[in-house]
Amino acid sequence: LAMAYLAWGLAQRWCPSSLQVISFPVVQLHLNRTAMRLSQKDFESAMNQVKLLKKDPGNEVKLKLYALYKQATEGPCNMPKPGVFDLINKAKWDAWNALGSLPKETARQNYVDLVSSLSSSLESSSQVEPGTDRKSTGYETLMVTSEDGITKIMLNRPTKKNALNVEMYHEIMHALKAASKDDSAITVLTGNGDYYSSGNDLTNFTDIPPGGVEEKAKNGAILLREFVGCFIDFPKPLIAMVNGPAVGISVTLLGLFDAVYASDRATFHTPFSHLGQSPEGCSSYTFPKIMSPAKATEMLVFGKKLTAGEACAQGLVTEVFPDSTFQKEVWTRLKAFAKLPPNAMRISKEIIRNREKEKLHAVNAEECSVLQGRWLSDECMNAVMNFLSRKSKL
Ligand SMILES: CCCCCC/C=C/C(=O)SCCNC(=O)CCNC(=O)[C@H](O)C(C)(C)COP(=O)(O)OP(=O)(O)OC[C@H]1O[C@@H](n2cnc3c(N)ncnc32)[C@H](O)[C@@H]1OP(=O)(O)O
Repeated sequence: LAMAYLAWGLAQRWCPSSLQVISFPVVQLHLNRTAMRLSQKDFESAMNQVKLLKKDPGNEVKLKLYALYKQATEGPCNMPKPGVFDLINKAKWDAWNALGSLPKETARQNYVDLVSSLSSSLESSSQVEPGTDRKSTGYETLMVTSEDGITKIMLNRPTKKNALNVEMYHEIMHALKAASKDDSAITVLTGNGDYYSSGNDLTNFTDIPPGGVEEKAKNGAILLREFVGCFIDFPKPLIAMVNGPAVGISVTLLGLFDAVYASDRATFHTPFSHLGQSPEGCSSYTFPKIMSPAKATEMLVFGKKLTAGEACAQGLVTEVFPDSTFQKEVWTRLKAFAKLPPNAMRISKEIIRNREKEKLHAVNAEECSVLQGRWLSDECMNAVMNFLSRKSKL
């Protein structure tokens, strides 16, 4: 978990006292939990990266950068409010003042995250392949692109059926954080190849740290809680394009998406009891609400696999498309959604999600704590060993 790598090109400087960005960088900030513990050095690096930006990110983003910079360095807004006709200074004051009492440390982190997202979504022409609009490189397990107001996060381990290894958990969190701040209106998660995802990579259980299996289980629970938390808190419409079979955590998370479009090839399988495990992704709360407690029990306790049609009938899937037209039909629809006013969509999502947020975080914490115990059980260890020794498959 301790691996972080930063790859970037450096250039000119964002000057917080004006509203001008001079030029753009080639930067891909690749974070994991360790790297997210922000130092002053990271903050200074981010300030340098801003100087490299070659495309103007627009006034709204520049105001955000200005406000976060001021908050991070001086704390809450301490300037007298400019007059109404002093338009530029008034806009800057408003942006800074809107941050209220946000702690300096959080402002520094948000500044670094914002610069990182700008860097990955607005790359320099030297990194962009001809004909490729805003393709983000630097991810090992994902393909992330941003085009037509849509950020697409594609799980990209097709030879492993897009199983989520530890690196992929970190990269998805990073991609979601970047997408929440980029200029796209909606975000889409999908899979490369024939599977959407086969769920947790069972080899995640094999690399035992010096503290033994207890430490492994504890670290897993911390990672899982943080990971699911990113889905609970994601502020823009989040849409799943389920291109093929989905297993385990890739299914449970669907209850936290705002829409789920599925190919008729997709299946939905949560074999937690078979694996000696228990539900996560807030599914112990969302599934009974979405599909009735009894139907949720069939899936989460008895491991019943649903077809796309069944999942749609039970409300987990929004709509099913024939596989032959799935990509074309869904992308046409998503492009139309992405043209809707983004702030209105954000606010509408916020009002729906806010009512549930506290509850969802509490459920997430409880599920992770229960799972931490399950991972140490003989039932779970045997199931994982059986899969890894090729004795069993779902
Ligand atoms: C931080 C921890 C958080 C944990 C969160 C809790 C999450 C829980 C879950 O998600 S539970 C669900 C776990 N998933 C599984 O149990 C699926 C296991 N995989 C299978 O049963 C099968 O691979 C299959 C049915 C998905 C596909 O079968 P098939 O079409 O026959 O393909 P292969 O089995 O040959 O798969 C190709 C290749 O991929 C490897 N692979 C597939 N899925 C996983 C996986 N989940 N974990 C590890 N590896 C996986 C498979 O071993 C093959 O590898 P190989 O080519 O042999 O090297």
